[in-house]
This record gives sequence, C-alpha cells and structure tokens, in this order.
Amino acid sequence: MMKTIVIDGLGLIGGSIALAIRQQWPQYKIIGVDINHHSLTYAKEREIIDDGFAQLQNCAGKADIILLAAPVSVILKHMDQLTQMQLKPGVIITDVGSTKKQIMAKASLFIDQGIHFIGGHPMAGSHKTTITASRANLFQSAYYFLISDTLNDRPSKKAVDELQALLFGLNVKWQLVSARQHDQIVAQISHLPHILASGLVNMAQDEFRGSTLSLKLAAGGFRSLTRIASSDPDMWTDILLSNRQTLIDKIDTFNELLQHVKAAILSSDRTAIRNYFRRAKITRDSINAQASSHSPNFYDLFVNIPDRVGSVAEVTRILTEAEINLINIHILEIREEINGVLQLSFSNQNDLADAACALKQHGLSVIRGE
Ligand SMILES: NC(=O)c1ccc[n+]([C@@H]2O[C@H](COP(=O)([O-])OP(=O)(O)OC[C@H]3O[C@@H](n4cnc5c(N)ncnc54)[C@H](O)[C@@H]3O)[C@@H](O)[C@H]2O)c1
Ligand SMILES: O=C(O)C(=O)C[C@]1(C(=O)O)C=C[C@@H](O)C=C1
Repeated sequence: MMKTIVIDGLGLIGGSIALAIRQQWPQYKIIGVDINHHSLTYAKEREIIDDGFAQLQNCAGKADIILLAAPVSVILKHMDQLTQMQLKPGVIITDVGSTKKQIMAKASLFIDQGIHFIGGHPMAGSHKTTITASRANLFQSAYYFLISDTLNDRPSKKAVDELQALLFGLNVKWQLVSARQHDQIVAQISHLPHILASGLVNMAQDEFRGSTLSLKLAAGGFRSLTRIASSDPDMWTDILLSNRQTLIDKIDTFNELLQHVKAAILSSDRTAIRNYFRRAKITRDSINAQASSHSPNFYDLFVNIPDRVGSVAEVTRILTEAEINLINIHILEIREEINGVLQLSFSNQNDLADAACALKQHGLSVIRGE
C-alpha cells in the first residue's frame, strides 16, 4: 500500500531514517521539511525524498505518518502547530527527540483529537550533523526507545505496529520505557557525558592558553573521551534545558564522586584509588561482552587473531586496502599467549563476504558469520 511519510527536520537523524525507509519501502512517498533549503536540495538530488517544503503546514495534511526530527525546542513548537492543522484521520505522529518528559506532556494535546502520538528516541547518532552525514545503517543494532506513557490506551497497538513496520529497515531493538525513566537513563549515559566531554575540552584549552604547546598533543585517551564535544551546540542546549532537574542532580552526584577521588589522592589512599579504577574497568569491560552476546549485528564476522602486537592493525589494514567499510570492531578476547577473537561488523552481506575472502587470503582464520 502507498503511504505518505512527512519527515520534519531533515538532518542527520531525519535523513538517516528517510534513507532506511526508502530502502525498505521504495513505494512510499517521502516528504522532507527543513528550514535549510540546502538539506532539501541535497535530499531531492539523491532521491532520498520525493518532495520538500520549508514549512510543516504546507504538507502535514497529506501525511499518513509524521516524524518530528528537528531539535527538541522545534519539536515542541511544531507539536503545538500540528494541533491547529487539518490532518488525515488516523495519522500517526512520532518524534526522535533526545528528551521525552516535555514532549510527552505536550502529546496529551493530541489525545482529544484522536491523533496517535508515539514518543520515540533512537539511541544512536553521531557528533556530526546535517543530512550529509546521514546513512541508512546509522541505527543498526541500536536500541530505540518507545515511550510507554502513551501506549496504555492510545495510540492503539495497531499504530505502534504500523510505526515499527515503517522503521523495520533500521534494524533496531525496541525498548519500552516511561518518559520519566527515559530522561533519567539518558541523563546518565548520554547527557552528563556530553557535559563532561565539553568541560574537559574547555579546561584543556584554558590550560594551553598563552603557550606554544597545544591540544594537538592529546593522544587516544583524550580524543576518544571528547569526540562528542564536537556535537552541535544548539541541539545540546535544547537537550539540557529540557532535562534540567535530572541533570542538576546528576552534576551534584558527579561532584561528590570527584570529591571522593580528590580525598583519596589527598590522603594517598592507594586502595581507594585502585578500587575507583578497578570497579569501572570491570563494568566497562562487561559492556562490550554484553553487547556481543545479546546483540549480534546482522553482518558480523569473527576472526581469530594471534597474540602479538599489531595483529588488530593488520586486520584493519587488510580491510582498508580492500576498500571494505567496517562499521564496528570489538576485541572479544585477548589474553597473554592465547589467540584473540575479533568481532567485525559490516553494513551488508557483500562487505561481509568480501572481508572474509580478503582475510582468508592473508592466512587469517575466519570462524563464523560468512
Ligand atoms: N545527533 C544524535 O546523535 C541524535 C541521536 C538521537 C536523537 N537525536 C535527536 O534528533 C533530533 C535531530 O538531531 P540531528 O542530530 O538530526 O540534528 P541535525 O542538526 O543534523 O538536524 C536537525 C535538522 O532540523 C532542521 N531544523 C531546524 N529547525 C527547523 C524548523 N524550524 N523546521 C524544520 N526543520 C528545522 C535543521 O535545519 C536540520 O536539518 C534532535 O531532536 C536530537 O535531539 C539526535
Ligand atoms: O555517538 C554520538 O556521537 C552520540 O552522541 C549519540 C547520542 C549519545 O550516545 O549520547 C547522542 C544523543 C542522542 O540522543 C543519542 C545518542
């Protein structure tokens, strides 16, 4: 059946979802809305969308499903506007905003109008913005929150099924949470880390002020911890201001944690310092183990690698030379004098098969996933 999908905010997330819908449902009509006409031109030229508008009111009435994918403050504003528009009966409205309490509070406006609003949030993304950074497999194997508050009476299970079918090509794992739970969880695992990453960059910048030395000296540790400080400042201002109290509490708790570390250093308490790092290491190590046991990617390859310096680099070199795009790499096991196992993730079956072939040609043993 033909459906018309309106995506409001055709940036990294809106563009990536449009690409995935296009692949899965080529017969659907996709209309993009963006105040940035470059995004619309880019999307039209590449046939990511069929049509583009600068204003939601110019096309919302045609939609079977409206996906709000602009920054949170715009989503809130456009929800207000949508309540004033003539929409198709049975239309489904959903969003991808990074915070959910304010959005779900506003969603109650739709209930009386018989409009299905489903709060959502794909838990993947990038520090890069705009449609030029979008890709169809951005969300592969990621969690996608759906907000339970609205799922009790309305919208119907049928609307949720319809949304999940539309987004089937994203290959996500659905996770149902309440708006309150959602904002608590993401404050901890996404919002506070962004605040800290930017704080570290600002502090380091101050440190080097007036010096001939610079942040270019920073190696892997600083660079991997602060990648997300390159994210969009406007988007993050919206996120922080729509999750205020939770973040104020999280910052207080983090302050206390820093005070404990400071006290341990002050008193040269070796055990306390070691425990601080040890506890974190055990937890951090287990994230990858959990991820690989519970959420195998669709196109994964497992490769035995010898226990010697440079063997991981050797694998990536082979793939780079063969021009194969690797989307993720996990070291599953490397212990002294034991061969390690690498989990390599690809975005499609062709890349996976080519990678298996290239690695075998270099004498590596591929143990699963062909
Ligand atoms: N970036 C991430 O990692 C990530 C992940 C999950 C969810 N989100 C959420 O997704 C949403 C979009 O984020 P993004 O990363 O795609 O940002 P983005 O900056 O790449 O895209 C946002 C798009 O919205 C457009 N826009 C801004 N104001 C508009 C308006 N008034 N009308 C129409 N379009 C407008 C912008 O021109 C831009 O193209 C945000 O709500 C964000 O919180 C982001
Ligand atoms: O990978 C990144 O760059 C991201 O910041 C993605 C990230 C996050 O993990 O915090 C950012 C905001 C979203 O709401 C969800 C995902």
